[in-house]
Amino acid sequence: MRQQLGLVLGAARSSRESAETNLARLELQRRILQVGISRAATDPELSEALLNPAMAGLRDQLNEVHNAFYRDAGTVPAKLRALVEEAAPGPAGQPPSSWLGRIGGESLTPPPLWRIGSSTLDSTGPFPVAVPLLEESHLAITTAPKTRAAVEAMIEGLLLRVLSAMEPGSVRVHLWDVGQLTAVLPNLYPLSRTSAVTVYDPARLEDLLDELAGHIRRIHAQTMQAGHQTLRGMRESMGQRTEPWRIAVLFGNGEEWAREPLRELRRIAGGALAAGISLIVVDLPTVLGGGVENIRLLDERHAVTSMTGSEIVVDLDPPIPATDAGSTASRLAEALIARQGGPRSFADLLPTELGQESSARELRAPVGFFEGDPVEVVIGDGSPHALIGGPSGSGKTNFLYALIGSLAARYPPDELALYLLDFKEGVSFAGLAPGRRDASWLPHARLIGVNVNTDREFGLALLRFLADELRRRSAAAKEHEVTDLAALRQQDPDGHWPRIVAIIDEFQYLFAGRDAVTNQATALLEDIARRGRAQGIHLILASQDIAGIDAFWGKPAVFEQCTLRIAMPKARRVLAETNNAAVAAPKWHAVVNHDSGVAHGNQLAHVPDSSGKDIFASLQRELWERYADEHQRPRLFDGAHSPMLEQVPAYVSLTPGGRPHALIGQSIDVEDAACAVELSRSPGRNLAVLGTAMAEALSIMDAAARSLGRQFAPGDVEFVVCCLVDRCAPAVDQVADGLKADGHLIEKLREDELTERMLRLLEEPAEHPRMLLLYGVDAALPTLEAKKPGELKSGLDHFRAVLKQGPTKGVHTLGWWRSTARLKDTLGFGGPDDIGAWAALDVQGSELSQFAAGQVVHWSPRPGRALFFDRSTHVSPEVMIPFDRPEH
Ligand SMILES: Nc1ncnc2c1ncn2[C@@H]1O[C@H](COP(=O)(O)OP(=O)(O)OP(=O)(O)O)[C@@H](O)[C@H]1O
Repeated sequence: MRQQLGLVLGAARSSRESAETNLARLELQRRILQVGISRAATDPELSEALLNPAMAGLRDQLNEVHNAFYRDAGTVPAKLRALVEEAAPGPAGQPPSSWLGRIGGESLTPPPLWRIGSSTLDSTGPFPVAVPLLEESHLAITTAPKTRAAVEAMIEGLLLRVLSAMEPGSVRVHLWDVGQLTAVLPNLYPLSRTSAVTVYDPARLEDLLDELAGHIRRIHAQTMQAGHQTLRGMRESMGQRTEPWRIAVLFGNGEEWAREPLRELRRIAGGALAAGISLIVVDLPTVLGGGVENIRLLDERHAVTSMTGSEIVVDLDPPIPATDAGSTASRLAEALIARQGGPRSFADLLPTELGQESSARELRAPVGFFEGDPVEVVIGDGSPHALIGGPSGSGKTNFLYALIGSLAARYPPDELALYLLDFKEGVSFAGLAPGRRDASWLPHARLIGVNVNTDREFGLALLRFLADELRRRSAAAKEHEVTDLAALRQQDPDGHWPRIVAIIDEFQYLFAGRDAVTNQATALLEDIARRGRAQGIHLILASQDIAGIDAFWGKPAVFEQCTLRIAMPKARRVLAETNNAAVAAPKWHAVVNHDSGVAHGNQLAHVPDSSGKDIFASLQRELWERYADEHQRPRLFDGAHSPMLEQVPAYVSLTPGGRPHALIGQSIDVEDAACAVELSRSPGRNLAVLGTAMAEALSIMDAAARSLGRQFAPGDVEFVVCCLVDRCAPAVDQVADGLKADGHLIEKLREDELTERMLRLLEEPAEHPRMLLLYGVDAALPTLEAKKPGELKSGLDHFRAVLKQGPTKGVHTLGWWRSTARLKDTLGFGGPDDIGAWAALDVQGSELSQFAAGQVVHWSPRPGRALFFDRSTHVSPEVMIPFDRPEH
């Protein structure tokens, strides 16, 4: 056993000794490598250690590795030269003399490397040293004493290389220096009057960081939406550049930043490269994320870099002479300004070919330009509704024209339907409907409402129409088991599902009173704003800023859904509270923001003149010629003009036969419809016109009589006419004569004949209906009330019987009472049931509730409007427009 143990211990000891020798060899090897093989030969301590027999052969072994490496190293500079030549072509790697003053062309892929200097390994000659930039990597530079000028020259050289290699405008440089206000890279100054170079105030670091963070967020959202991870990926797959590259240069002073900006900078560094943004930081003692190369200056001409390793010293390229750099910057600035061209016109917003786009996913159209590049408005899932604000004269209407034109030129009317409403007094959208001077109209427009300032009900009608359409679309989507418009269109390719855009200018009028209209408008708007996104129904609400925003008090749902904000110059509160972009926006510009007005979404755009004489009209004519045949003309509702009875379709289409109904006015609705009272043989089918407004009262009576006349063949109806207001006699005679000329039976009554006639009306048998047209019934009451001696019943009693029993026997009363009290007196104890329909003029709402089943009636009389209620069809009264009578 002892022997066995001895053997084992001996083996262990010798294993340990050999491991220790090995360790000693490796340690010596490490020390030699640390000082370098050639230097080790002269180091007495290391030389002696090598003499140790345990280290025998180590020197040869190392020499062999060293020689093998340097045999290969001979080829490295050549390989590097080839690599840099390929990865840093033209201005990216060539000497400045070959490219200074040259203007770069269009490129989708920037060079990955940019030259800063050269180095040498040994006698095999120098090789170029280049660093990655733009979307490849950030740069962190550390100065040594007295090397600040060298660093500036190096960065200036890099930036000039980038700006000269790339297309003018495709790279934006942001400069910030903690210590200097103006003289950051002064040779680049000529470029600072363009968007290519922006210098930031040292105290406003946050502005720069906010701006960069905003770009990253916006670009990230865009690329993700398009299904890409990086801007480069999106650019390469689209074959088109949508964003410039950005380089932010931050000069620090070696001191740590405060916690908050530092954290923000680190966050930016993490996401910047994917968004095409790279940082160059100087003397900032922090570690950035996202891929960084380091350059540490040793002295004015030398540096070490993380690209080459700490052993290799880089000789920095000599600075570009200030005069050359300055003149190059000037030439680049001129090229950029030339490329951006002068101010763009409306024609530049239009595509080369009209009507080529599909609205299945979204609507997208440029509305203006920023430094030559188009700025688009997107109406779709991300930004379903828009809010536009700006003081009077700031160009809102012009912007709307630019938007309408740009959309209409891209999407055919089957893809886009427009509903346009302007609450302002004026004719802003009237030109889109056929007019006297220009017969053309915009084929995309389905409805155009102008001068609706007093007709809030028309706004309500539009919202009701949109809400109904919303329901129709939801139902269709449910039936096809899909959830949104894009999917519905896929499932139902033959259906007609255009995107609907409703533009309401001065929309705050909808909320102008504390009344039922405001309440209903609020509820409908909220519904449309919430659910319109999925069904392709979009709202564009415009207003003079404050008024519009104040209108949203208590209705945050609508406001929040308007994620697309457009602020005209000096607009307040349209953008987020801390976003002041609109204040600084120049004339004829707009801030377009798809991010609910948060600063990072700002896109400034110059909006071309789109509403000037003939500018929009020529596009409209072209669209009209192309599409008008297959599309109906838009309905024009003009609140300042009452329609004429002879021109309304409801009147024109009347023919004898059917159930007679009296047309009494124009309905305030999206459809071109008339208000009608059906005069069937059922109790209560009489009409009362109430109020002293003579013109309107005559209009209603006139329309009722004439429209009824058209529904009977000659001899099939009798009109019994009695006018008790002298001033109206000529108008009444005219109606009576007209009816007579059409072959109808007319009986004219004098006041003293009324009692007698009332008595006979119900007694005598009649083959045909009789219409009693009574003008100013109130004036006849004293006569009617008088009883002849010996008679039990007065004329009024007979009249009441006519009102009660007449309709079932074909005798209908159409009467004008100048006050509600007189109508009440006429009806007596019988109550209001015998007046089935009424139209009130200058009568207060409170007086009318007794005739509307006791409900509260909101009605403030206004000229040219009447309140109409028909017990058999209405839940509550509706406002209508009495027709225009020619003599008025
Ligand atoms: N981009 C533009 N270029 C040239 N002229 C413009 C531009 N925008 C607006 N204008 C002109 O300025 C005037 C006022 O513009 P616009 O009617 O669009 O303003 P608004 O904000 O709608 O004003 P309001 O609310 O009072 O109607 C118009 O005469 C219009 O032609």
